[in-house]
Amino acid sequence: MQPLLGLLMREAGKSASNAVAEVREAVDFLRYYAAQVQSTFDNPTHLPLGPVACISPWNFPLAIFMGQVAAALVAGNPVLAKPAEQTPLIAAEAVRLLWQAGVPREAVQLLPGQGETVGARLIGDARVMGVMFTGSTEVARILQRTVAGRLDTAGRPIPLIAETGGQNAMIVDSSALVEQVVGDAVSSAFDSAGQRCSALRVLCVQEEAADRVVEMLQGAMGELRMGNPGALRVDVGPVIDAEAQAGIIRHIENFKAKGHRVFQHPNHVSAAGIQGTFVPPTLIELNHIGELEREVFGPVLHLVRYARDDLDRLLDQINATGYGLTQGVHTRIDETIARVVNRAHAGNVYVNRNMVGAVVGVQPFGGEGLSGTGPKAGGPLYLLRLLSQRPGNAVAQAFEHIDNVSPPDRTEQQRLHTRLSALARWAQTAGREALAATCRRFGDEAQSGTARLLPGPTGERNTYTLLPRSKVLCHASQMGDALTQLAAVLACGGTAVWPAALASAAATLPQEVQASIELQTDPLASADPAIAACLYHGGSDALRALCQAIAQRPGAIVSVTALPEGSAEVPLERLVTERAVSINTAAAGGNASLMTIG
Ligand SMILES: NC(=O)c1ccc[n+]([C@@H]2O[C@H](COP(=O)([O-])OP(=O)(O)OC[C@H]3O[C@@H](n4cnc5c(N)ncnc54)[C@H](O)[C@@H]3O)[C@@H](O)[C@H]2O)c1
Ligand SMILES: N[C@@H](CCC=O)C(=O)O
Repeated sequence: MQPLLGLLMREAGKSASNAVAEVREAVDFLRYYAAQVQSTFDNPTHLPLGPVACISPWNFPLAIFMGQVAAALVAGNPVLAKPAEQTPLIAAEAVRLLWQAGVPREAVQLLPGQGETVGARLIGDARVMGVMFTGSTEVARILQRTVAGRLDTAGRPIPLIAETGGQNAMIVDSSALVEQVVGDAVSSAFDSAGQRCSALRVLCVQEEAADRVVEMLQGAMGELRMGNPGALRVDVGPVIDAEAQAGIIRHIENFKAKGHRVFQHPNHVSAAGIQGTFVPPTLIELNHIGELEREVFGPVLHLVRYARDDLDRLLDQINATGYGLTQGVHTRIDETIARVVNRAHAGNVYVNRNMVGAVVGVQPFGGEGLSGTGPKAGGPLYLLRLLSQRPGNAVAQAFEHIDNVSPPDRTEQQRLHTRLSALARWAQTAGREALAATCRRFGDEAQSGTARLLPGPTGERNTYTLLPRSKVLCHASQMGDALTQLAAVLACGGTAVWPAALASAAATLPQEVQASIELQTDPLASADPAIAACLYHGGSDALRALCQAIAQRPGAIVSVTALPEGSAEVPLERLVTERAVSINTAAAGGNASLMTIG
């Protein structure tokens, strides 16, 4: 333990408590993935992808590095691991520990070096059959373009799991307890010197409460101790390097120059001259969230005031950033919690608590839109993406241990399935027996619309919900395949985007099914941000061209799921998005649910 802590603190600038938490998270990943494989995988039915490249960032140089490598390995893949150039030593120690534990040297190899050279060469190698990436949204796009069109031996696109940045907001209404808001905002924004993808970037406070929140926040910021993280008393260490420091300071100076109110506590301003790449914790007031053009990866919190009647508009503005990683809400009004949670386009939502420190298996972690492709790290679906073949019941198996403890809530799923039932009835009447059977099977297999309680500590309620990816681009040259794709989309509750050439075929379907089809003249040219998945039936040449065209679209990374003509083996989990909601049930002065015990 001590050598790992020492490396994390010396190489990555982690505080002692962050270093301990990081070792714990790495161990959690190892145990979680190993347990899943031991209980649900079988060598003859669960086949690996082949060589997998794991590219990780410096900000969780042990936990994320180990999480990626462990997942790829337990799924049976040899791993080529490229750590961030800033943190090769801790990665080397992690690999040494894996070898020491008996992992064959050939199965996990370390390739330290620069992203633009070693990383790019690795991703460009045609032998790599899967890519796991955690890092910036910009680099993820480069990787997507590099691998677009590379197919595995079965002619399917190789998987790219990309977990990227965020523009994370916390909404605070006037009913929230200010003391609690401030504690949670400070830890969310400034822990790890703000160098977490999950970190709070924009605190949105109802105007009636804003002055009081700002006053208390400024006081709390002054209590943070900035300095060498080798000292146990230190809360905020340096940022990773001089380049990062210069970029963050430039951002702060730009906003100062534009006349925005910028606060840094005098204690920190005087300490900023100490040797090292420090940036004082900073609060910048904005007029509007749209003033932020990109993620600022450091200890900078932005604050927006909003009018009570403008909450919906604010939620739209947050969603319009295109990112969807974490979102927080502080309120004592249940209707507001429901309104914010239901409209959030974020992978991890936190209620009346801080919004960092997701725990493996409790708050499976990962975003949507510009924040990542999924599946969530430390969640039940992650390992399945690292297989080239798995049995039809693999998704159900992945949920078995959770469902054995408490069955899922399927209320929303029943509502989602009404259109699938309409298609099944139409297929039966039209004599399309195979399609009707496929609809029934998809209806049984689909998990979209289910909600599950995950284990967690008393005082916290953690739910994991599967929701439809809203629009699915559908490509098929045969009508039978187009209808199979439609059944898959309806089973998950989404909308199928069909080329306008299929307008007359769509018109023969029942009205309620037609309501889930959107006809577009040139869907590939569309920049529609709601397009979040793609289904393809057909041969390799057209598939390569499709993947390359999709990789040129602006916005989020869209994965293509390809099947041979006539196949109805659609992996339905690719058409859903995962949402983890963590609620501090003790926030309003106690855990009321405990009163129901006994
Ligand atoms: N969503 C998540 O789970 C998550 C977790 C941690 C960090 N992040 C994000 O990571 C970013 C910070 O990390 P970073 O600065 O290390 O990110 P980065 O994108 O600069 O680098 C990440 C990795 O990619 C490599 N790389 C860079 N260019 C490459 C190229 N052309 N080809 C192949 N590899 C290349 C780097 O060497 C590094 O190993 C932030 O945006 C943060 O939000 C996301
Ligand atoms: N999983 C971490 C963030 C990882 C990205 O930096 C958290 O939840 O705080």
